[in-house]
Amino acid sequence: MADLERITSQPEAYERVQDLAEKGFSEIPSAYIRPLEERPTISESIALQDIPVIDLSSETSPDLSAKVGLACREWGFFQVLNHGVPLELLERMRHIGAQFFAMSLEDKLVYACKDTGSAPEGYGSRMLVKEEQVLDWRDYIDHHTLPITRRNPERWPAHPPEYRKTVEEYSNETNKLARRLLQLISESLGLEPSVIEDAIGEPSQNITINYYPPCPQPHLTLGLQAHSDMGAITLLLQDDVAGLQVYKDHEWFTVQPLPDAFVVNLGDMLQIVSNDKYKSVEHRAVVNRDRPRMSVATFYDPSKSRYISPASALLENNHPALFRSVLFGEHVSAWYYTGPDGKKNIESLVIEG
Ligand SMILES: O=C(O)CCC(=O)C(=O)O
Ligand SMILES: [Fe+2]
Repeated sequence: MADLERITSQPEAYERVQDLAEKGFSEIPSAYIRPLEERPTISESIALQDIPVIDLSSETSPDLSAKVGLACREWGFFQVLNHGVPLELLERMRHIGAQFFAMSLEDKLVYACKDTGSAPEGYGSRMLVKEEQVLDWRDYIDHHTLPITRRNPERWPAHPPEYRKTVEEYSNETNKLARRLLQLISESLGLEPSVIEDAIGEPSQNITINYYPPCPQPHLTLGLQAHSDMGAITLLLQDDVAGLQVYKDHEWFTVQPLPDAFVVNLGDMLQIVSNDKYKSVEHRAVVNRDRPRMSVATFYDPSKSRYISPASALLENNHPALFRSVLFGEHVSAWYYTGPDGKKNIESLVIEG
């Protein structure tokens, strides 16, 4: 008990949630307790409505882009099957993630995030940089994977032996899939297939393996606080434990894990490029008492030095630009250093009129 009091008053002494969870306390430290209005309702019931599932092998291009367009407009989230990323590579990626988090804390800390800036590479737990924050019930390991000049496999775990090769292969394959999806999304807006990719420029890709340990009080905390992703498009690989929730019509919907699928969601930069035709949707992760959960998020973003604005082909006299142009790096810093203030970060970029 004395130990728990020490944790409660000094949460920063415990840097990783997995280590804390493995100590087996029945109550979580106050630093992880969300304000009442942010606490999740944990229920076993399956949401009646689920996000769309799109089979990428089954349709010809115009039909497929129409389906993608509908999913983007209605949900901003969808799952894709037969996406072209080899299923055995998905398995290998899950395997290296599980092997990494099964190592001792000491062995994992060899790969700890070294810098304190936004989205540092390595093994960490805190998302925001600012001191005052409710902590997430999550640890992660982040990898900078594209462009190749940002890729330093020697900074990634050396165990298991196939770790680095697997991340490289996964980076290349998910990049192909992200590009294909951006082309379909572009077409669904009535644009040439390359318009969104051209607006984003050379992509900056990060791959984050998220690990959510079991939690004795899942109704008091969140694995990952509500947020929209900041870049263009995110591909999420889940395991078989549910936890991802999407906000729609003032309700949180749980995304049912589908084996072999990617969950696709649009980020803030896509909302800007599409001139608000498509939204970046808020989502969060809940945790549970019994089973750890792992997910792999692959972010396809502009480089931090890229300015993003609404695609000119979408602007006409009666469709003026709804967002001002933003330097992607500034958009990212605004979130990591100040955090959510009750509204989406992107709202500060809306042109009043
Ligand atoms: O783990 C999940 O289900 C969500 C992860 C996520 O939203 C993120 O990493 O941005
Ligand atoms: Fe996210």
